[in-house]
Amino acid sequence: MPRLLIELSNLQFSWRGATRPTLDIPAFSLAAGEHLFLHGPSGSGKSTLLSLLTGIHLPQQGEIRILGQNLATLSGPARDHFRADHLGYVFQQFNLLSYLSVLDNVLLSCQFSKIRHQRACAFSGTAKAQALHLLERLDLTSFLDRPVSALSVGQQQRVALARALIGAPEILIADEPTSALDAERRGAFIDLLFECATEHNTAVLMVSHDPQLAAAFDRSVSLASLNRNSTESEHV
Ligand SMILES: Nc1ncnc2c1ncn2[C@@H]1O[C@H](COP(=O)(O)OP(=O)(O)OP(=O)(O)O)[C@@H](O)[C@H]1O
Repeated sequence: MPRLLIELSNLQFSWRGATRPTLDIPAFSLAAGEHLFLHGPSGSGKSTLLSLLTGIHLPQQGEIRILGQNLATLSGPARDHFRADHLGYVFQQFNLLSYLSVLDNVLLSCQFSKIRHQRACAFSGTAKAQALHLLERLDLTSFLDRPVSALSVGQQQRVALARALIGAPEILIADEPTSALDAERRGAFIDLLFECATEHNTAVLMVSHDPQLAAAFDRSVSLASLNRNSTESEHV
């Protein structure tokens, strides 16, 4: 049995003021090294689920264990540290610091986490060497010193991926990372994401409303099949 990196049981989460829980999920898991695609229509709760898995919000009921750690038993700052140490994430808006260079954006992950810094050094000698290695793999070598604000959307997406993977976090979480790309570039980005994640032994959980992306993944799950509270009212 492969090790489970994410274990979720009997989870219920409601946004304040909501008349019913957004999420009511009896069970969900992600295994080490797995590439899992989670899809569902707009408004079905994909980003909400990611905010729970990353410890940004806590569920009102149920348990989330990441690498065996029950997130609810950690303080807010401890959850922030845990996230920085073990999770790489690429969001729709990339969350890059526009005034920093490409290289400095990638190195930020190692500044926030001693563990990620140590792993990058073990892998490549220095954190900078691993950043350069990833940026080369992602074809960004000629942009190292540019502010990210001067890059195209596709280039910024690749910077966000390098930042998420440096220091080999156990889990990469990606929320619609290809939403701004056309179909051809989308496929190339996913291929690159898998190559780099496999090289760093990082499991991938990607959410999207685009089920066409599912074919490239080991497993594809619809949020509606997990969530007892799914309705027909959401829109694709
Ligand atoms: N901060 C918030 N406060 C209150 N309600 C929220 C908040 N964020 C999301 N919701 C509600 O929770 C539900 C699920 O939203 P969520 O963003 O998780 O869906 P999604 O599947 O990620 O959608 P999309 O594909 O459009 O990003 C929606 O009804 C939304 O209005």
